Amino acid sequence: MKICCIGAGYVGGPTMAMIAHKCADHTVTVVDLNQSRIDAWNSDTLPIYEPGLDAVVREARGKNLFFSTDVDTAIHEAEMIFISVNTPTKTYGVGAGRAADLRFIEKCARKIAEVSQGDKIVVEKSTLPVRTAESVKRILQANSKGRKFQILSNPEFLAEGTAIADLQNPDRVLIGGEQSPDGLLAIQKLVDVYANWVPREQIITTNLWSSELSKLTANAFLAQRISSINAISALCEATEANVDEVATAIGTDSRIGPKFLKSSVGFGGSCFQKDILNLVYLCQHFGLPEVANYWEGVITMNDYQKHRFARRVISTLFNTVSDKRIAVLGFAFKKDTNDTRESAAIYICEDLIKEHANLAIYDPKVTEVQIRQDLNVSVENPHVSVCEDAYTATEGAHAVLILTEWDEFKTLDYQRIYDQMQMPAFLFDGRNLLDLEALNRIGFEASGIGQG
Ligand SMILES: NC(=O)C1=CN([C@@H]2O[C@H](COP(=O)(O)OP(=O)(O)OC[C@H]3O[C@@H](n4cnc5c(N)ncnc54)[C@H](O)[C@@H]3O)[C@@H](O)[C@H]2O)C=CC1
Ligand SMILES: O=C(O)[C@H]1O[C@H](OP(=O)(O)OP(=O)(O)OC[C@H]2O[C@@H](n3ccc(=O)[nH]c3=O)[C@H](O)[C@@H]2O)[C@H](O)[C@@H](O)[C@@H]1O
Repeated sequence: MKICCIGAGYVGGPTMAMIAHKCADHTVTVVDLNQSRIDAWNSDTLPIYEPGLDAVVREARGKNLFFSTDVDTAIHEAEMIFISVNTPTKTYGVGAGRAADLRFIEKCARKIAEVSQGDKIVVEKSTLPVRTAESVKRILQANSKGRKFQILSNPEFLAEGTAIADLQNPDRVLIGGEQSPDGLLAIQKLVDVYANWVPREQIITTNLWSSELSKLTANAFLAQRISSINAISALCEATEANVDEVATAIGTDSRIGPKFLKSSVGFGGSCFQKDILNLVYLCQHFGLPEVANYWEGVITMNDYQKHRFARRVISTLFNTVSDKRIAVLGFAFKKDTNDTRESAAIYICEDLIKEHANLAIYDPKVTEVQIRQDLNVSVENPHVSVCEDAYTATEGAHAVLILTEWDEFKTLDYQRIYDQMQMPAFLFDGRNLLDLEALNRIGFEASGIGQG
């Protein structure tokens, strides 16, 4: 079968690479309007950093995996078309700041309707508001000219930094479709693709709306756990309880489980916030204000956690960070990715820049261009420098902030760092990554999240 995927981003690229890698019989073409992104997918320097991705792409590219900007040809030739374009939060008009902006999805639907000559199975891979498939279907049917279109929902559950492992061995694959004979046939075709490597019992099939809503719900539940433990971290700081100990204690209850209980500077990433805002908007739209308010609390708590961290840095540094050098270690929203979308580091840096701090930022994978773009500062801005390594960033610093849990930060020579800092040397571990007692023995005034 010929498969096309529209959107060569963090989801489209790795997901299609895995399908090509696992299904030698299928030819997969990933298309995007962004020429430089496609060029990067065709080069030795892929546009995204993801452990294990290079090998999977290298193995399949040129054989049954292709990256192209020729959207029309790929759609025309494919029997199955995945839509994996971005669905950001709307920034204008009705629903601004909450609703999902579906203009890219609609453009894809119209393009498919325009270019297709035969029947197609259209698969929603992007995360979408529940009942979006209805709109996609109406656009396609209104322009069908006798062709038949089946719409499936196949949300993606991979997490960045572990995308290849998640794709290789997913907890489940979810496929929603119309419960008609044609719909069930289309579902079966997609089941057959995944069944090349995913055990059949882990491929869940549902109706379209359950599938669309399950994706928003999964992200809301995951984010809710982080906000819940972050809420408790504030109480721990007030009471000398230790949030990591509390997390371990509650996580051993098999009904709660240990995952996603790591207190932090707040969750980031391109999806949690946008998907919960979307859920909130949907609840308001359907006249469910109590449900909307309930989920909005997850975002409110996350905002509180990010700003609370910055406020604590400022108050600890004698209520002023003006003209003080602050080393920021980590800028990505989590380790093992170069993605900075909605990273807590952006908000914390912005809060400190407003207080006229001089930030020296280092991240192992995020480029200087990206950091400057996120903070909206040019190379001339005296308040932001981007450093080559952690030792340069911490030279002469009044404080060190750990904002991403990169493994390399665990093994830095903290004695060396301490020796080159201003005294008192403060360290704020926003990821509870380091051994605070060992740091305090060196002489640091070190503190973590939710630790008395
Ligand atoms: N990033 C993640 O870890 C996950 C994201 N998702 C969802 O997957 C979807 C895609 O997310 P990402 O891959 O992160 O986005 P992305 O922004 O990295 O990639 C989207 C790509 O689509 C392209 N595009 C937009 N409109 C197009 C059009 N009309 N024709 C051709 N190309 C077009 C853009 O140029 C861009 O390269 C979103 O709905 C997101 O919520 C779901 C699970 C995980
Ligand atoms: O829809 C999506 O985009 C994806 O969103 C998340 O994946 P991702 O955002 O890539 O990464 P996560 O591992 O979920 O981390 C999100 C944020 O939460 C933070 N986090 C995570 C776990 C935790 O215990 N504590 C915590 O603060 C991370 O540092 C990061 O900032 C989900 O985990 C994926 O299942 C989903 O497919």
